[in-house]
Amino acid sequence: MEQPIVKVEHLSHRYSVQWAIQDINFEIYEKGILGLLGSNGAGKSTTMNIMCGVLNQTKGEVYINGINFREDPIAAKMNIGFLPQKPPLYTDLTVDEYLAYCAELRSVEPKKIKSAVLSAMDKCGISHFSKRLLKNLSGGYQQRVGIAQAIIHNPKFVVLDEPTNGLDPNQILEIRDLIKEIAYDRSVLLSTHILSEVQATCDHIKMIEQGHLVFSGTMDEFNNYIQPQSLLITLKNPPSIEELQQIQGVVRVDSVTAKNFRVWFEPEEDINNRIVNTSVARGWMLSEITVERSSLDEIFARLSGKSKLEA
Ligand SMILES: Nc1ncnc2c1ncn2[C@@H]1O[C@H](COP(=O)(O)OP(=O)(O)OP(=O)(O)O)[C@@H](O)[C@H]1O
Repeated sequence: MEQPIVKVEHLSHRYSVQWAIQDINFEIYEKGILGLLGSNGAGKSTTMNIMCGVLNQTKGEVYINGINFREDPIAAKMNIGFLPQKPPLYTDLTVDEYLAYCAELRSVEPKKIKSAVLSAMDKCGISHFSKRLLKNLSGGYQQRVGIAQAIIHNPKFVVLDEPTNGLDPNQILEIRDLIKEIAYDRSVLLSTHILSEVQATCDHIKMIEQGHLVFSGTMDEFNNYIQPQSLLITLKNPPSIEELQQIQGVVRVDSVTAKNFRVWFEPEEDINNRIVNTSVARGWMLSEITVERSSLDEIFARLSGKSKLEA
């Protein structure tokens, strides 16, 4: 079987007496963007810091591209790029000086540094600012430089900690596009509090709450975590509420306006077809039917609650 890019086994960490994360297990095989979600203090930064070799775990193992971090941290780090929440920028350097310095720190061969810098600047759309001092760049461009330093050594796995924090709406869109581009040929782990960001960028989601992994799956699986239980329907020629309530599987019907109704149904029922067929048979003239899905906030809250129940 194919080797995972990242493998985390029974990962636990304790700061003095308190466990920050406990028995976290997952593997990442896919290229693309994986969102790491969790409330404040859930354990995201602890997990990311351990995965990037910034923090030494109390228990468990992290393998990057098959390399055990404890056994060979230098080789493991060659496969990782990291953009911490606060980009580590030396603002008195120009863009190309800074990136050349980062390439050196990342053990890029001296003769390949120039081409690595040119390629990272090109990917991140900052070539035209190569001679500009970092302190004279806007927040969005500084963030691009932060991303450029994370990919300067062409790692297989890139970790970005809240990369759009503090940016204006246009800059946020630009950085999201850039993240999608760099995730085309590598795995990117993105930590964020912003649920709309996850929805706009991520293919997979992991959620940590109170130090435990409470969800791991695709964006679609996350969206469908709470089974829909209501529909909104519009009937041009509506019957009485009692008649609607008699449809098999319907639990309750609320009138929203004279022609709009919210229909609550038993989970697992094929209610859509039943409503459409009954409407046609009885001449109710159904003009709209929409399943009401839970918002990301509701799903997030449900998963946070789950961790509290399990704690
Ligand atoms: N250096 C530290 N010493 C003691 N406790 C810490 C330390 N760093 C984090 N913690 C605690 O560990 C737990 C997990 O913190 P962590 O920073 O990993 O969470 P997080 O999900 O990244 O939160 P945020 O989104 O607020 O950054 C929290 O209870 C936090 O208070």
